[in-house]
Amino acid sequence: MTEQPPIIFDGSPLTIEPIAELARRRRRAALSGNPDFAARIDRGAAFVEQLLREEGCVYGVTTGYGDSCTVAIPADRVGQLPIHLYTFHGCGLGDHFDLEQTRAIIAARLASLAQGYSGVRFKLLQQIASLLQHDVLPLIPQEGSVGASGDLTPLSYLAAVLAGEREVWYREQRRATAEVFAELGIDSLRFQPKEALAIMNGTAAMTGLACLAFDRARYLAELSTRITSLAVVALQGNAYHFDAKLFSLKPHPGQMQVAARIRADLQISGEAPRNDNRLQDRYSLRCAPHVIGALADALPWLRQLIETELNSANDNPLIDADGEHVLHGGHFYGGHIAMAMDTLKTAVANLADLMDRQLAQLVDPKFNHGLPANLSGAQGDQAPLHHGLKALQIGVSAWTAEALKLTMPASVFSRSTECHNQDKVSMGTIAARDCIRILELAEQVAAALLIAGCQALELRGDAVRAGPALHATLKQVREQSAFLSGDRGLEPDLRRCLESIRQQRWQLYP
Ligand SMILES: N[C@@H](Cc1ccc(O)cc1)C(=O)O
Repeated sequence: MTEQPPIIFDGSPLTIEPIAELARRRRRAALSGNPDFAARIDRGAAFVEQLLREEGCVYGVTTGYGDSCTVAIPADRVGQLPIHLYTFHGCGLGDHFDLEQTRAIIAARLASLAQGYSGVRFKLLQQIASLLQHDVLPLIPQEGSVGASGDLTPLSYLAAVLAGEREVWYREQRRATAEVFAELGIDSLRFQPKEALAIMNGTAAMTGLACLAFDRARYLAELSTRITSLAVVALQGNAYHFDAKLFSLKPHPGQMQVAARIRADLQISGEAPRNDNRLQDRYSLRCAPHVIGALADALPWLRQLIETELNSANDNPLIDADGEHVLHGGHFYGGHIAMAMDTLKTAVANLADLMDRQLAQLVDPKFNHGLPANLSGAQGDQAPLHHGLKALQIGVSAWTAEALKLTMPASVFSRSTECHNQDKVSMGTIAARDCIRILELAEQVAAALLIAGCQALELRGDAVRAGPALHATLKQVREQSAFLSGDRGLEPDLRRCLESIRQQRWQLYP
């Protein structure tokens, strides 16, 4: 881990990037030690206690949950209620969130509780922070949240682990939480009445995923811009499709930025010719700034949705200790994240489709302006045996189709559940999971296009004239994947490129 300052959780606004850095273990998490902050958090828990003493009845503390809120819990059993909450929600299924995703989810919950409106003790925040600090990560099954009563079931796994139960990943091993806590000298928490609900009744699973998805999509937009530049050179495309004046006449800022980046890659600085006699290229080249730009222009809006959610008290009921109010509402509803993820996944799938069309031009001698079929680099009398990138294109077609298929909006599949208490739900967690999957597939497509684009550039013999940016990309790809002079299985090359993409190893644009 590099020594950057830790990310401080103190209730002040966090942005997406630190959450992504924390998830990748590039930065550490630290809970503010400021006594005023700790006192402010503790006041919430104290107010819940006071209410219990003075009024005897608080929703979710002395009552059943959700539709069961009319069931009163006898005073001597109130202490057991939080244990029941995470226990009966222990019914998640599917694959577990990966380590990166789990860190982002925990960080998102900590950010929300640090707002100070959840009626929990500072001690609870310390316990969550210590999971991040020791990298003790709950095994959280991905399926079972409708994303509106909060991510109740996924977050029950966080609650259970804080209480010393269920299982964690620790140092790449799956182990019983109690055993790892004993080894690290961490005491299991005994929850106070509102605490399990406060951990579970929010949008942290989808919000953590949304932070990661945003970060990956932003990088993919840059990568597909660079790939477009490679394709333009390799296909001898018309560089003036990206002319500055042209783009000033339809001035979507993100789209203009994509065109400017392609111009810089292609080293186009002069004016367009008076009346270009070049043909107009197919749309997957000519309209690339319009496709990538639609995503780029959505990013500021998506950022606002995700960061507002991240820095919010997404819980219920909210405990306003200073104003002495218990505020009942529906802030566990992940409608904004659902909208953001349903939107982002469509934009990302469009990038996959764009790159798939660019590849279709590159490999096909009918369109590729004289390059060999399937970009085969084989020469001599063995050449007829070699099939170049034929299977890679088939793979890209499959990955793209799968990405496009997943773009069906999740939020419109709202359905009434929990005895009709939750009769409208966000499905934001499903949207976020689909978005992550679409990103995985689109990154695979991008890895293939990097290999194909570099192959085409070298076959064209233009590698040296390609300009410094494209040359740098060529060099970086060549560290992962050598020129294909004869058939070989490209899986290892693809996996290496993918890893570089996932790690955002290449700095693409200033
Ligand atoms: N999200 C519900 C609480 C709830 C908790 C657990 C459940 O199983 C159901 C509902 C609310 O705050 O109103």
